[in-house]
Amino acid sequence: MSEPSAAVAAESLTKRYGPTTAVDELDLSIERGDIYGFLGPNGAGKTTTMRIFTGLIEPTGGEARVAGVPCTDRRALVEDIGLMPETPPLYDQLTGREQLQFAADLRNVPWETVADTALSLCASLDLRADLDRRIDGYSKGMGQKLSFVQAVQHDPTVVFLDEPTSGLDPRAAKTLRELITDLADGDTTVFLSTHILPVVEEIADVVGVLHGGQLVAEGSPAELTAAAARDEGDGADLEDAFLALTTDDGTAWA
Ligand SMILES: Nc1ncnc2c1ncn2[C@@H]1O[C@H](COP(=O)(O)OP(=O)(O)OP(=O)(O)O)[C@@H](O)[C@H]1O
Repeated sequence: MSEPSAAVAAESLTKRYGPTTAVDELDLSIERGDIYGFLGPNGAGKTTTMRIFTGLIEPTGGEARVAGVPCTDRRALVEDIGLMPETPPLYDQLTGREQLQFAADLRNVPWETVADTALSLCASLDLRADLDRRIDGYSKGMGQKLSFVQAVQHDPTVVFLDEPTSGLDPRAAKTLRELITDLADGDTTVFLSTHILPVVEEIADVVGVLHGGQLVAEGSPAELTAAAARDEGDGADLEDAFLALTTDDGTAWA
């Protein structure tokens, strides 16, 4: 791969489902400690890309690596990554605490080594008092919070977050944004896929816009906004940039 030091890297990454090309010769390189906002319209290929990076599916072509580890080697990858998918992967019959212990077990990490981090994150998210309740009694937002904690409690090199703030109340969403920023300050790379553009505008270091399985633009939120302002005039924001980049007339600023 061209940049071996990158935390997340893809080269000519391709995924086809029958006649549908979900990810199309994607090249990507994300530096360690960056928050990378991954944007794109419905069906652009974001989830497919994240599923390849986290070893859940194999690409049709090209290569993907996280922390230098080929993403097809899921066993080697598991300690380096955390994943918070859009639908929380939780077991209803467990308590919150048991779920977090189970997640640590899956990574062969002793619970004792992650418990302080996990409990402190739960306290920040106002979830600590609910940890001994069964998950089937949790609200949607409580499930989202627990899913976040289990994705990051083992201090992964890269964490993949799919719509992490959806379903959270404004206070919890603000706390989560702060926790994400703290993770990056601690040198964790954050791959953040969301349709909530103000979140990306606020916390992302770099934004990549995917359209039709291809990266059509990449830059800081300010750079993408400035590019939109050249077309739309002053007052343009990331939403204007997104709308201009994801029309089907082929506009691309990459
Ligand atoms: N298992 C699958 N089988 C067939 N086609 C699939 C499968 N998964 C995804 N696709 C197709 O691949 C393309 C990309 O889908 P993907 O879920 O990656 O998009 P997305 O950017 O995450 O969209 P959204 O914002 O709606 O979640 C779509 O055309 C979708 O229909």
